[in-house]
Amino acid sequence: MASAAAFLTTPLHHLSPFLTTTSIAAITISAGICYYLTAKRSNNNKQPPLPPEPRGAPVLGSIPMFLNRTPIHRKFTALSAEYGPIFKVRVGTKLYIVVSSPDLAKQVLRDNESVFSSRDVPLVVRACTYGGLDLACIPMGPDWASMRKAAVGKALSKAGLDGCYELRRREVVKLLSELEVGKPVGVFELAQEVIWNATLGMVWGGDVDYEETREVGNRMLRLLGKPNVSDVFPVLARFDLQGIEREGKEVARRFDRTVSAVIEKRLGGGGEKKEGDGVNNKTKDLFQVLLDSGAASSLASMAHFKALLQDIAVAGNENISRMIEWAMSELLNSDRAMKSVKRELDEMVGLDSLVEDHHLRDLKYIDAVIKETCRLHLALVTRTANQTCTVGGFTVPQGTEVVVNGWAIHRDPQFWDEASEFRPERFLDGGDGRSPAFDFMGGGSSGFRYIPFGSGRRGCAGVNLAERMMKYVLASFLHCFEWKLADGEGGVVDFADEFALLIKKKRPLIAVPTPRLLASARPELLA
Ligand code: HEM
Repeated sequence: MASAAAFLTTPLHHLSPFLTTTSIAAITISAGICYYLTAKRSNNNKQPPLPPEPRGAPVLGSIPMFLNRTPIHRKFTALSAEYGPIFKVRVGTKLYIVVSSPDLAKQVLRDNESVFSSRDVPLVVRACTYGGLDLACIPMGPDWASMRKAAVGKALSKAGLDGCYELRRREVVKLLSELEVGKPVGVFELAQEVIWNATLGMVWGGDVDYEETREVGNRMLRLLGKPNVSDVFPVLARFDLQGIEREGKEVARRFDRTVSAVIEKRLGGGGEKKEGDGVNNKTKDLFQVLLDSGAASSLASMAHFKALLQDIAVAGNENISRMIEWAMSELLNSDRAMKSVKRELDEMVGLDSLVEDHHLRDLKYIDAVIKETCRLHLALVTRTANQTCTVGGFTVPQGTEVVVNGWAIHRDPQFWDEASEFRPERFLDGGDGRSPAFDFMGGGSSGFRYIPFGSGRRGCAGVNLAERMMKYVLASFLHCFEWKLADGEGGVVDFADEFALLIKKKRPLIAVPTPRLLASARPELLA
């Protein structure tokens, strides 16, 4: 997911900007042929029927529904209210089946895990990830297994993440100390810079040019969120009409120069490790963990190693930063929840100290804030069927992209009390989230009504890191500073959202930080 994120969501959101009259005509023909062939095939084989389809123009089928700008997660949710928890939409030559209930999510992500074990890879993702070698693109098999083991079992294991705490702490404290108090700041931009530096610190110690890597990473993320007509009309792909693939290749080359330079330095320069490399007695960066544990040498090629490093460095950045912005928005909108957060920080950390890794396990309310934010603001998980199968009594033909609409499931009043309300308490003991058995991955007592990180063997490989980073950075923001909405925000948080790569706020949250810690705790921040 350099972008796992891009293909974990769906290229469907690419549609609306392209649907001109001419393209509608082209789609009409292919949709008509496609419909005829699929219907004929399913009749011949006496398979269960295909799922229902929203009524549209006679041959255009589902296409007109993409002509307005309603974000795709909301559109799908409205359609499931009308057509039921499983329905299909056709787009160009592609068939999408959308499921929106915990039971159907379980059928896709667990019961038929081997059928739904791959993903459709958009062209720009392929261009950015060594030809699609990263962990989220690569088909399940021995190469995927050794990458997954290196990531989850080594670099992102508890030991791996404990060992690089100092490296992320150093970056977070540095940026917070540089924050201009009393001035409005874009919370997403701030979070993104903090997450970039902390992640680059953890992965490569001090060995990369932060500015260059951040710029390349941000360009990559922007590209991944851009609609690409080539994905929707493969026949146009070789023209790369918008130049997205070309730009993807260019940023990929720049990223590769950075990774290659670190590899050359660590492996080519005699291999002597210095503190600047992110290695000392207590601290080891994740690059070095992968080398020293033998995980790097178990990978199929150097390109796989580079793609894995890219995964760890880039994959979670946008997701984590967006979640922090949403969490801050929810808290600025809820005095009650904000008071509970501050009370917990005062008791567990104290105003004379910075938040540290060892505090995190005691910050139960902030944990609940994060879980509740993920419930309300995460969206879609997509997988591709590698063979024809049955889900919910309907046929899912081979090659179909199945979209699990986590956004609808997370907000379904059948499964959640006051489903649209921000109520972190539901994730505390006794709440309807029934913590602590309730985990992030669909399991425990969740019964697939909570799947912000997907589920199963292809579930998020970075969940441990994501959880720690969201908690550490959010707690540090809230402990070090008091926050209020900037003037000009009208005194209320705007919760309008849109979908591009992820669910994002339509209007960025702009807030003003002022100091909160006692003077005795501030020297480190002020140093
Ligand atoms: C808030 C942060 C994050 C969210 C919400 C998130 C969400 C997801 C989701 C929904 C999936 C698809 C799961 C499925 O298909 O069942 C996924 C997969 C993945 N994520 Fe994350 N993720 C986050 C952070 C991260 C981080 C920090 C990393 C890397 C360190 C990461 C690496 C990956 C990878 C490599 C995959 C593909 C795994 C595979 O196919 O084997 N993610 N993530």
